[in-house]
Amino acid sequence: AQPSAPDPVAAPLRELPWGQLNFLHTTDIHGWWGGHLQEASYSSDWGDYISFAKHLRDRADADGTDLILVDTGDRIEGNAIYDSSKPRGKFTYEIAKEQTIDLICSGNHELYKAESADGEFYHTVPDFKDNYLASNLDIINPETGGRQPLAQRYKKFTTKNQGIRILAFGFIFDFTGNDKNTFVQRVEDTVKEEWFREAIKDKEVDLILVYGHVDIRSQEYALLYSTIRDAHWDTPIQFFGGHSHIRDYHIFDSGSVALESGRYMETLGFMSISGITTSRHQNPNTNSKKRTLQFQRRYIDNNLFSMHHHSGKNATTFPTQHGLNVSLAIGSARKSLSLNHIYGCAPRDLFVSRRPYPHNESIFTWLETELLPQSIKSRDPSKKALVIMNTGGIRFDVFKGPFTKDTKFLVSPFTSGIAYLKDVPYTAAKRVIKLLNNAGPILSSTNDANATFLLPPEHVAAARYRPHLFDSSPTDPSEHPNQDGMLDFASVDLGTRQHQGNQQPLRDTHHHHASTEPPPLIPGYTTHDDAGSDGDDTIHAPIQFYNVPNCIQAAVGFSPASVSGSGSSSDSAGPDSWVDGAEMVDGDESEPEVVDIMYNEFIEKWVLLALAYLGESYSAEDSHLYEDGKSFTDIMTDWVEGHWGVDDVDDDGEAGCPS
Ligand SMILES: Nc1ccn([C@@H]2O[C@H](COP(=O)(O)O)[C@@H](O)[C@H]2O)c(=O)n1
Repeated sequence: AQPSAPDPVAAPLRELPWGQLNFLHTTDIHGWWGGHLQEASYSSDWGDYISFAKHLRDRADADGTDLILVDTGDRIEGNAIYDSSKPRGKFTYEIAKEQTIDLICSGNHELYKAESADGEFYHTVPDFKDNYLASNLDIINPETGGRQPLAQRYKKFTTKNQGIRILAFGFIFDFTGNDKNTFVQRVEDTVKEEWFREAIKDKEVDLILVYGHVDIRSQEYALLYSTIRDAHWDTPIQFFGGHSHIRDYHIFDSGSVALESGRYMETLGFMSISGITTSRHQNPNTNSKKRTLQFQRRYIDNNLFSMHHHSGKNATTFPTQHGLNVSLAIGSARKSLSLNHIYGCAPRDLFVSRRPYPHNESIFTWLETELLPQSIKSRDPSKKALVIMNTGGIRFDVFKGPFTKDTKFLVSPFTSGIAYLKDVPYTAAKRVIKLLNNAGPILSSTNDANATFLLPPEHVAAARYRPHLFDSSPTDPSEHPNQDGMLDFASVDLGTRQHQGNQQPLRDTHHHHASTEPPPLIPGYTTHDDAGSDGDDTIHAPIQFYNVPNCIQAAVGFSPASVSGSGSSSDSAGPDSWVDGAEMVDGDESEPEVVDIMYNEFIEKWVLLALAYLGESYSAEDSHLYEDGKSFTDIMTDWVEGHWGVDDVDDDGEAGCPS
């Protein structure tokens, strides 16, 4: 772990259900190679993962089973170690390649920009050679200018100890936001291709493995499942997915399941399959390949307490020299990028989903009521503006205390600036936010335009496939009353962070085993999936997560009381109420005739669609860039320096902020 990472906390654990064939799965790492430095539950780094995998591989070799490591993409964007280096990714590829990943693919973040797709071409693909699969992804070769598969389409291999013959494919979902140098072929077209049809005709396989940067409940995986199952009625099919940033497990049938392993190095997914018939291990009782199969999953919290326990090691025996070297390399990259540099001290926690919106501790309320109106200036003092941001542009929480260079990129890694359209009739402009939030016929008519893409990934997943994942009910103050009759969030607080009340940091696993007192449950993930509620390795007290709107809006140049909010009601409003929008409040200043509409560049397509629906025709050519394209990330950091900045901070991340 990194030197400043909090010590892990003892907690009751479920064992790893080790089997004949075992997997470790990472996804959506988004550059969190250093682990979480403010959350004890996820405080292990990539070096620790290297040591952990080594111990599990040794175990497999010792008992004649197999272990396969899978990563399903989005390794980049979302952490200062990637986003603040010049060139971006300077350290990422070197760190990633230290782990022996047996099956790896691209996510959509690798493809948003031509440079990062080229980064895959020049670094990740050669680093992982035959282990990188690109079943539906092509790239323009930067050397020749010709189009070619980014990597091989599929592969067949035999596991080392069990001799299991595996046919593997590596997909990405039907992503359309990629730069011009890559081509994502829709899955429905890929399954019709000759090479795919030929590949799945192969009967000399014991297991088919489909991994990809694809939501496991998506149409893409449903189609791959049915197509493969049609060709293989009894071959086990294992899926690994990603993209939606959640822990999830889906059962297709008794011989086919899918695992998704969260985000940001919070989770190491573990999967095992037993009962696979191989040429070496014939099942004597049946001629079917799948009847005695047993699939089991576990979501491991990425911390040393879990890793020591599951590998049967302790603080002394766990770290390998290789793992320690990688941890050191991450530390020196962080130092060279000055990631502990403090811009200011956050006076309170600000959450993406762990508080309702609006709320004093909602990061979106902070943006809407403080940061945006106090940062964004209208073109001239007589002009008013409405500033719209998509909630998906904000990637992580702010914790009370030092707001560092690390925090800056964890919260807002993207380079997007603020675009604006001048002098839009106010009657239409004020309705855009409500249209974006409650969608409507245009915004949900195609996948491409679907406004749920404005949300953070976990919420996109909930909106599209898992309606019950987040709480949309109004908060009931009587549930956890404090003295003011307000919700007492201390009682549902994270607990996974460094400051964890009376939790005892754990330095030695044996210390915990000797104790007779069961430790109090730490709040954390309590996953409910198709196999039940026993998937998490760590038994946690639940945390409440709340719905957020697609977009929030701040009013610039209006008197504070004159605009009535973001139009973010979560009810399914009918056509008449889609267009209510942010209304002037009676008795305040008169409505302007025109305003500028300002928005995060990323959402331009949706803003233009909404305006068109409201009868105002604008195109991308009509938009201008605020302050020469200054990124929202920099706008936010300037605000933090101006409002939360303190004089006497040092750069080690400790001193300077009141506790
Ligand atoms: N420049 C960008 C890029 C992405 N977003 C938001 O992120 C979501 C996708 O995230 P994944 O990690 O799941 O790929 C996307 O839906 C947007 O909400 C953004 O705001 N700006």
